[in-house]
Amino acid sequence: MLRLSRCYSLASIKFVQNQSTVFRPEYALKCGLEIHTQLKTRNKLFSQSTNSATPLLDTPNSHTSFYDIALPGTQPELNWEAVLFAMKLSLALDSQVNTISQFDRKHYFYGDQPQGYQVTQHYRPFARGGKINLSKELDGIDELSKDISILQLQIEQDTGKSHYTNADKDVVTLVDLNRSNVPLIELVTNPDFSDIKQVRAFIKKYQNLVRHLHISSGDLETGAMRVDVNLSINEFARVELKNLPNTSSIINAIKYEYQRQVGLISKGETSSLMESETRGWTGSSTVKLRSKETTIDYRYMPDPELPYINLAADVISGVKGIMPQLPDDIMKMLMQKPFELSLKDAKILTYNSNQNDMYDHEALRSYYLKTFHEFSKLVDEHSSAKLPTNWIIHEFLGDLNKLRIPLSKAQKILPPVVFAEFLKLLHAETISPTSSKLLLFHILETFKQSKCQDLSIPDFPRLIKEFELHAIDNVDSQELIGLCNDIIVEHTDDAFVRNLVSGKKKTSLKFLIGQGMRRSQGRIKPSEFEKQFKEILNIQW
Ligand SMILES: Nc1ncnc2c1ncn2[C@@H]1O[C@H](COP(=O)(O)OP(=O)(O)OP(=O)(O)O)[C@@H](O)[C@H]1O
Ligand SMILES: [Mg+2]
Ligand SMILES: [Mg+2]
Repeated sequence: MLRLSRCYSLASIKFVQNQSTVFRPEYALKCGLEIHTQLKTRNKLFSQSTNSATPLLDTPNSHTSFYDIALPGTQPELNWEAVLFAMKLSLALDSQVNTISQFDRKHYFYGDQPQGYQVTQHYRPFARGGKINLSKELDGIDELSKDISILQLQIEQDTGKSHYTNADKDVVTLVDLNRSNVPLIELVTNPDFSDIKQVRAFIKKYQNLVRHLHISSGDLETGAMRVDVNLSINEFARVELKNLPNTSSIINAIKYEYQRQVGLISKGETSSLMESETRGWTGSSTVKLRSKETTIDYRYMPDPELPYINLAADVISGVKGIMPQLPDDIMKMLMQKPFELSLKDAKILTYNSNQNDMYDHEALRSYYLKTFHEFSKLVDEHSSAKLPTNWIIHEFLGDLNKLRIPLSKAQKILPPVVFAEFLKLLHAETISPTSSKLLLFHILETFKQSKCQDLSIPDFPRLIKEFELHAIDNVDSQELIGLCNDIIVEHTDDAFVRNLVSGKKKTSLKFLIGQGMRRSQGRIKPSEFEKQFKEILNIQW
């Protein structure tokens, strides 16, 4: 049984979490990232074991083969699906895929690494170069545009996981090898980041990219994506920060480490910043794990059991041919004519937040585009582009979330062509927006009550008649005057009317119109109410 002591003691330095960090130009921040991403291939990198989506939650050591536990005599066999995934990512990043790359052994001893080495690509990585572009418009960084360049991209295997338990006051290490030999890509950026906004935007963008390509869940919380930060100030040596489980840890660790180094530099105590060191994040501070003198000598050597990855040029061009449209291009398309979506709405259709299990962004985008197309066939003008956006992204999705109906099911009774019909009724003002909301919710609620089994397509004209939802075109003026008078009596006093009529509080008119909409259940248009209230109260503005 392995006995290991704790890696480091907790917070020796106090850190106030909310303390605001000032980034000063005389202390120029420089950051580079190393990101490990687990690939969601069906099998592991060099064995036939299942590559579980939740290796650390499953029964320990249930996804293991003889190779994964390093039984002597077992040999690796490369999983080409991992190579395909690496190629997709490289092409999306505009990296140069090396036609020949090679696996190396990185030696170190640890309980959850029974081979005694990790197979990685040290000397001849899978791809080099490439970039992710960040922009003010799409990513909210301060600069108009900034490229973060990629140094290299390598394929490697993940390690197992150690669990520490206390037995007889000693720390006992239990080893779970479910994660051992899960394929990883290590992406290494150049130290191009000069502020925190860029780091945050890059992580988000990269995470979305791997989800978009369907090569990884990209989740930081489960460890499917793990980020190490390298940071330096001015020309001092880099410090590598590890143990950063989520975005807030990454951001807080950078802030803390920046302040720590600025503190040392401003006091002239720079000896510790002359050589690179590795530090861990405790949740509130960074603490030293190892310095240059104690750097592990990994004794890298080419793996004699694994041949080169030798890619024919037509393989690379073939994969280029099956690449999907990339997120930035999709965003730009959605924000231009004819769709003209806001940044926020375009992101809803492009970024997979993984927080909403009622739809995935691709299915939603396809639904939106098809509905938009059908709707354009029914109405001529493009002035109505906002209708599909508002009604799909806001109303429809809101209802699906409220009623917990997956989009895939709702689509069966409201396919794009039917949703377009519904939008046409709104566009023609056959029903008011308020009535439409009620109608849409009613349709979905009834569907839910049938346990999503009744797949009949809604008959809009019949429903509108049944629930008397027809917008009233020729409002009975006596009825309207009566309604407005009632509202004035019930909801206003002298001061209210004085301030409204004088124009001191114009918003009060909106309040009265709102009451009118509520009383008429949205069947009388707001403009009719506005006209009538102005007439009764003699409002001149
Ligand atoms: N002066 C610097 N300031 C900040 N970051 C730097 C600086 N120089 C290099 N870096 C960053 O350090 C990282 C180096 O990563 P790389 O994987 O090449 O080596 P490593 O950290 O020594 O190896 P390992 O993979 O074993 O951790 C890169 O992200 C790079 O951008
Ligand atoms: Mg590295
Ligand atoms: Mg490193």
